Amino acid sequence: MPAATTSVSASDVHDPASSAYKKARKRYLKSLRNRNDQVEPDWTPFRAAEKRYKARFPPPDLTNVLDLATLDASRTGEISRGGWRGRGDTVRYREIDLKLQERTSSDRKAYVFPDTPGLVLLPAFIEPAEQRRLMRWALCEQARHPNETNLDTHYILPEEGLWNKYLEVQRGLSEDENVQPRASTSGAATETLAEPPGPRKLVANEPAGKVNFSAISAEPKLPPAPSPSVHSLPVSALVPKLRWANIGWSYHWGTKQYDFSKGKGTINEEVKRVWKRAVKSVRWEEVFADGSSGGDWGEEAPDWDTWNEGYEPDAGIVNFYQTKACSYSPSTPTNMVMISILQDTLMAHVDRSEVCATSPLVSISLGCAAIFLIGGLTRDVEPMPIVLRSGDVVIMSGPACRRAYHGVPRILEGTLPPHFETRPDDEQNDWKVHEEYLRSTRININVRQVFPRGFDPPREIPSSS
Ligand SMILES: O=C(O)CCC(=O)C(=O)O
Ligand SMILES: [Fe+2]
Repeated sequence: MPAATTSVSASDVHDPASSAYKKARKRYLKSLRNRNDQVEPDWTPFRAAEKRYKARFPPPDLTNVLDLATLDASRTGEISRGGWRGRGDTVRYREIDLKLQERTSSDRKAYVFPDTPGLVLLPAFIEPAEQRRLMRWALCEQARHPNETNLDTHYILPEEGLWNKYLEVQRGLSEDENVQPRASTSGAATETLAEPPGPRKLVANEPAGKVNFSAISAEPKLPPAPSPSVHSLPVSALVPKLRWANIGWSYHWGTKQYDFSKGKGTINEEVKRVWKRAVKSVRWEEVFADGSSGGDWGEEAPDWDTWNEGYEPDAGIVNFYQTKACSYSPSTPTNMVMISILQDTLMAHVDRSEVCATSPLVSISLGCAAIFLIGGLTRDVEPMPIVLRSGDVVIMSGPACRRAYHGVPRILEGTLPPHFETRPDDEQNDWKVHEEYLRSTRININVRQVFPRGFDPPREIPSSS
């Protein structure tokens, strides 16, 4: 098994005698000079947890973080990467057997949490070969035209997709050409409705539902304006700026609602199969066994007994998180922002744009590990911190869990599992380029079902333009 090339320096940050530790300490002491301690008493428990796990120095202590991989001897190699290790016994949970017939390794389990009803964890549910396929699919097929990405608003991306173009550059088949901005840099500033490059920003939106569906659909959804301050950049410099790619129904970031007038993008069949397999493998009668789902299921009775057959994913997002700033050289103001020591995170939010507020949202982690926080209906509920590793599946279902605040405050550096490393049979297939990218990346594929079973959206969905 080849040795990891970056995990050494990442794990050094835990060793007080190492230069990585000393450097981080120096940076930390410098940052204290500008610290405003006054804000601390105002932090909600969710905010305080985000701050705790974001800290660069000292590196956050994971002894209170649930890490179910520590219970699985076959994942020892993965856990040793980067020196990040949580514990298997930090919270109350119940283990339930998977229903799936086709699984060969019968030791895989589902975990449910009495304090967060509807949350289901399926550690290592996705086999390594499938993780590799999904990772390729996310970059080569999903993050390209006609699917929208965060970069489309501001740049005229290569028709074949940014990642496919990058592979050509790496193979020496194409120049590392500049990608042109959409807006003219000399033009007058226009109002920017789109997210600027950088971490995703999430605003509170009105929860969607059957009652307000027509009103929300009719709300104007203006196309975002390209930023006039964006400059042309080579393909290789844009790749680390990729933050998300849309799946299925088109999500409108300005209103934080779906724009149904754009029609539904197709969802890859393999992705659908994997997501349905995850939902079908859960014994839902055991998840909601004691009748306490922690909330109101709305007009209908609880419908978890239909999920095994009726779950039909139709929308979602691929999130790309970078653990480190990119290192390209042009020093325009936009690039300066990117060269900060900050890494990508996802702040506390609730996904409430789906008309169906209870059906499973299935989320798969690939690449580097992360700390995932899940709390309750407000930020005042102390969140549960969980290490999510590559191949882990999180299902958020039922009224309490689907409306729970959650977020990703930290990607754990140096945690790329051994099965993503280039093997001799990968020589011909560009895997090395994928491996290099993944060393500092976490990919999350997050898929939902927008409409509840039996809900017939009007055939003519009002046009938003
Ligand atoms: O990256 C993750 O694990 C969570 C992503 C998420 O919550 C979202 O996309 O809404
Ligand atoms: Fe979310």
